[in-house]
Amino acid sequence: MLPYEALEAEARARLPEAVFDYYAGGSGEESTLADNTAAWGRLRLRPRVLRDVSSVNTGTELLGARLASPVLVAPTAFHSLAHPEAERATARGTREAGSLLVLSSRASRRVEDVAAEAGPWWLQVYVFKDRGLTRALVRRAVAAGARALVLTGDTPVVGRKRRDRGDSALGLPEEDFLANLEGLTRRELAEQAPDVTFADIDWLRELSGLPVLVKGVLRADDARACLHHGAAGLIVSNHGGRQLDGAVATAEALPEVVEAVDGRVPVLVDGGVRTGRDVLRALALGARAVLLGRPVLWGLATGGAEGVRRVLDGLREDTARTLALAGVPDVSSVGADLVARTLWR
Ligand SMILES: Cc1cc2nc3c(=O)[nH]c(=O)nc-3n(C[C@H](O)[C@H](O)[C@H](O)COP(=O)(O)O)c2cc1C
Ligand SMILES: CCCCCCC(=O)C(=O)O
Repeated sequence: MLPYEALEAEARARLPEAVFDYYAGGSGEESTLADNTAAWGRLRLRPRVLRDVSSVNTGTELLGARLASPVLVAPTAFHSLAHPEAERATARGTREAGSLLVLSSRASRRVEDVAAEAGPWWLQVYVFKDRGLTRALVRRAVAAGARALVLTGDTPVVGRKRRDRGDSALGLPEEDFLANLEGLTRRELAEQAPDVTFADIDWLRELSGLPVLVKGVLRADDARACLHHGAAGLIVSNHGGRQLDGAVATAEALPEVVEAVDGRVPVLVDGGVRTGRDVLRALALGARAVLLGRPVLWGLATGGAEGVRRVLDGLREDTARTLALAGVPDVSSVGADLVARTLWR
């Protein structure tokens, strides 16, 4: 993978300005967006020495899926803005890299068409004001082979982005906006439900028969409530700094959630993860895996499926080298000793 900054610069040169800003931007003053990356960088590492790392294994298992590395693709909306093959290309590149795709409810291609290109994939669920839209989408995803649902809990309303130029500047065709919202003809009817609650975890479990993870958890009390409602996993996330600006960086929220969960379900994290060092830091703080948002969009914009594969392969290789440098032969041997707690807590 190109260094992240170079990849982002290449994507910026290729994309219309309004699209780049939609993807890259955050809400409010973009303080959480900036802090997500900075917070990983503040964590100092404590490498082990004189360990045999002649063979380093980044492979892992997550809710029954075998993965080439603990790096997944985060759900992001509207991939047709980045590439004409849209989520189909993302799915193919992700499969070729041995990773797992979390497909957005706001995808710009139909779930059935994306599933045809995908390896293991989960559906990210937005609960819409019209719950019938969500119900229909979940049923189609189950039929198309989704292995889990990811309920996003941080978007009862959509955060205001300072770089937003309005819908029309993006040039997103109506059929791409509504690709998975059966029967809808107008985008205004596809509003987020502001009354989404923990009870929706139960609803989605019963509706789908699938494991339901919750994305957007930043606090111990919320983590415990999700588990009480049968969540099969949690994703520590602040939506890449796009929802409540000023929200805590995910690297800072992760230890609190990991402690509350106490090993009962896997805890994942996203937001500002850009390097193998960040992956190691996340695992050392107790995450089972990380998710990548914007880097995958830049890969898609610069090289379609191949670009997505390059980003994921590049991060896997960087993770392998980082593990070797830290004296760790495989992902399951990562422990809390690898980060300097004195600087952290
Ligand atoms: C352009 C864009 C669109 C997104 N769309 C969704 C979405 O549809 N559903 C969702 O749960 N999260 C969405 N997210 C948040 C990502 O899933 C993820 O939490 C975030 O991008 C991770 O941070 P990173 O981009 O710094 O890696 C979106 C993020 C971006 C940048
Ligand atoms: C009607 C706008 C939907 C925004 C949802 C996509 C998203 O989560 C994000 O852009 O962030």
